[in-house]
Amino acid sequence: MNKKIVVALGGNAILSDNASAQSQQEALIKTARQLVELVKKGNQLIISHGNGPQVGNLLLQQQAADSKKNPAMPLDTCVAMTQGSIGYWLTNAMIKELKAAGIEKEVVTVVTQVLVDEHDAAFKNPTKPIGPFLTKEEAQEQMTLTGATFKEDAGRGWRKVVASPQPTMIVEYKVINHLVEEDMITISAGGGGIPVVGDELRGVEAVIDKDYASAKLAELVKADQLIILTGVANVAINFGQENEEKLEKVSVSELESYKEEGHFAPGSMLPKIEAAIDYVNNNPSSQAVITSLENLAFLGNKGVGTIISH
Ligand SMILES: Nc1ncnc2c1ncn2[C@@H]1O[C@H](COP(=O)(O)OP(=O)(O)O)[C@@H](O)[C@H]1O
Ligand SMILES: NC(=O)OP(=O)(O)O
Repeated sequence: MNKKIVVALGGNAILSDNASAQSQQEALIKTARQLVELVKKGNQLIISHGNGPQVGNLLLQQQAADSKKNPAMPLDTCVAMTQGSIGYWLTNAMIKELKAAGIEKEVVTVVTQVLVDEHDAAFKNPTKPIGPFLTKEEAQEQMTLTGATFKEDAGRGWRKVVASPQPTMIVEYKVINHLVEEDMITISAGGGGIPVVGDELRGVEAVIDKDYASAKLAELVKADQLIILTGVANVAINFGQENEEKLEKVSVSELESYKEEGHFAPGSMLPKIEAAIDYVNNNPSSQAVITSLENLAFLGNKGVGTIISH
């Protein structure tokens, strides 16, 4: 087969209810086992991942900082730190599972910076949910105490929200492409990438959506396919209602119409839909797939996943 595939890992591929390092490493072993199924079929993997829960937790840990001896780290640095920790866990998990499958391949994590526009309107309107889910009362208390913004996240609880500008360029994409051409498995653009601006690559306080960053990466490395793994097997219209309908094969124009009709929740499914549309529009011969980790090994079978193409 030998397709070049960007696979974006959603939250549940890394973290369930337990945010301990051990628990996340265990989740990533299971994830790596599924990803190796794609490698067995001869595909070249370019892996990216989210960091919403992890970067939010790390920011909370910064509250224990002391301005002189142990200063708090800014958000761009926290994104870099989560790229490092998740990249370390996932690299090791991939090495272990490749070895178990008898496949000899190098795996490497690339600390990735992503350019954004410093005048992006997103800096004035925080929308990206990060960290733990709170009740409305807990969120209101935090808003009063810290001045941070909290919003309700797709019916699942209240979360802190931060600015999430659009990625305009992946700084290290040529390095990533070079590693892929050398037949290595890369993990990059973690947590959407470290948001930077200008020629001097100055870090800014934001968390880029990993779905948009993965679509940009897939476009730049000329991937054949973008696979977005999340908590559901298929995208649905009328999601969660009695007349819910799972989407299997869908064209960009059909998806645009469903989007206009408001079928996709902002902060959860909407970024994946927009990323898929952008990727397919920029690479008309390619396809984007949105599905669950469990379905990965069955891709290509009828009805498995939502497949978006022209
Ligand atoms: N129209 C829809 N179809 C399917 N799932 C939807 C839809 N709208 C919202 N969702 C929810 O969005 C979730 C994916 O968003 P999220 O969990 O934030 O992403 P991630 O997997 O990247 O962490 C799905 O698991 C599902 O619960
Ligand atoms: N950065 C990012 O989009 O993370 P999540 O996918 O975990 O929300």
